[in-house]
Amino acid sequence: MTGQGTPFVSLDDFEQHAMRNLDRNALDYYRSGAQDMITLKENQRAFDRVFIRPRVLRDVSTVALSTSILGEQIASPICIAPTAMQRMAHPDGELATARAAKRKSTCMVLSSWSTTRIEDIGDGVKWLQLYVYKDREATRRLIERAQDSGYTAIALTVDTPYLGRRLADIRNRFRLPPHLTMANFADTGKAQVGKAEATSAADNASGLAAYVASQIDPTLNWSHVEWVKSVARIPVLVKGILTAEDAVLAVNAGVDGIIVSNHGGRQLDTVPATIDVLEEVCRAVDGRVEVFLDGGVRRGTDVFKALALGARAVFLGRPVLWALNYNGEDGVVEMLNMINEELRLAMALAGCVSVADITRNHVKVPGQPRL
Ligand SMILES: Cc1cc2nc3c(=O)[nH]c(=O)nc-3n(C[C@H](O)[C@H](O)[C@H](O)COP(=O)(O)O)c2cc1C
Ligand SMILES: CCCCC(=O)C(=O)O
Repeated sequence: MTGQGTPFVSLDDFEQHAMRNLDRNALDYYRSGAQDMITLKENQRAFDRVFIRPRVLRDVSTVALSTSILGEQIASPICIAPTAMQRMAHPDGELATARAAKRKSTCMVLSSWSTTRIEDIGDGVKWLQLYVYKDREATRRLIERAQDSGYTAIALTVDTPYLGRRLADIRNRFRLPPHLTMANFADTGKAQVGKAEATSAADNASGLAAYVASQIDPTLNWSHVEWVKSVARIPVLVKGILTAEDAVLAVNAGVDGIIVSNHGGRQLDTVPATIDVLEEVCRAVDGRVEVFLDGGVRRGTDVFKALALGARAVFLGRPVLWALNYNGEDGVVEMLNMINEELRLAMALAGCVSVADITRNHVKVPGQPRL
């Protein structure tokens, strides 16, 4: 961005760069959504249908982005979602992402399918994303390793009893390059993805789909949430809630937070955009736990809209991978700076000087004019 070329002016520029720079196996894995990618596109489009109702004449000479999540202070409500296998984007992978998150004083969620070990991530506000594995003891160990390494919450992903059908990965016979491993499983013999024998599933040649089918427990149900709660000494969130009904069940199960997510459109295609279900979930939760959102957040105005509709903070998935590929730790910092400054300007122009100032009355949603 600071070099000779045209400066990057939006998060989309990081993606355009990655499209020219990344190999097909990684690019398609990172970019794609499930099936026809209806939900993937909708996640971004739905933000365009929400309009901001700005207030004027409010002295916006100082705008503060700082907030807290689950009681921890962060510098901005823009956090980093868990994305697997980040070393395909940059040799430093998750280490670079974590350093960038720390420099920006924001929260990073580490995927349990990271190419860096839980223990190797430095300090900072960090949560561990968890799947429930068929091997229950291995799952318990991940929770304990996270606690011992200073992670302050577990985000249990509940939308992936099976992997969504991602056509590009099937065509490419996706595999994790052999020099990389699922680092948290290095001592279990289960760290390779897409070994020749694992890609033979007749209906899905993606090495990841085969890996998921071999590792993840598809009986995943509410008793697993209770089990994770009983093992963890740190807060537990569920990631992947899209309805009021499940939000109520989650609160009743004692979770400490809910992440409204459709997994970036990668699991069940044609589920709604997350911004379109956020308010339904927040109403059902009624302030009992904090509600977060991910999916399609690409601009400061998107963050503003999510906060207005009830999110405590938002998480970015793919933009982190594009920024990582562009320039490692510095690239992620640059991307976060860009969207944070967009948010600051959006808040100022809408008459909000702190995140607490952003209210439901600052947005107009199609079919739901609520004033
Ligand atoms: C390449 C990639 C890998 C992902 N890996 C994980 C994962 O390991 N665990 C998980 O819970 N979610 C995973 N997700 C979903 C993200 O946490 C998040 O829900 C989604 O990316 C948000 O949408 P966005 O990419 O539009 O920002 C992944 C998403 C992508 C794009
Ligand atoms: C269960 C799949 C692991 C990575 C992931 O969540 C994704 O590719 O979306």
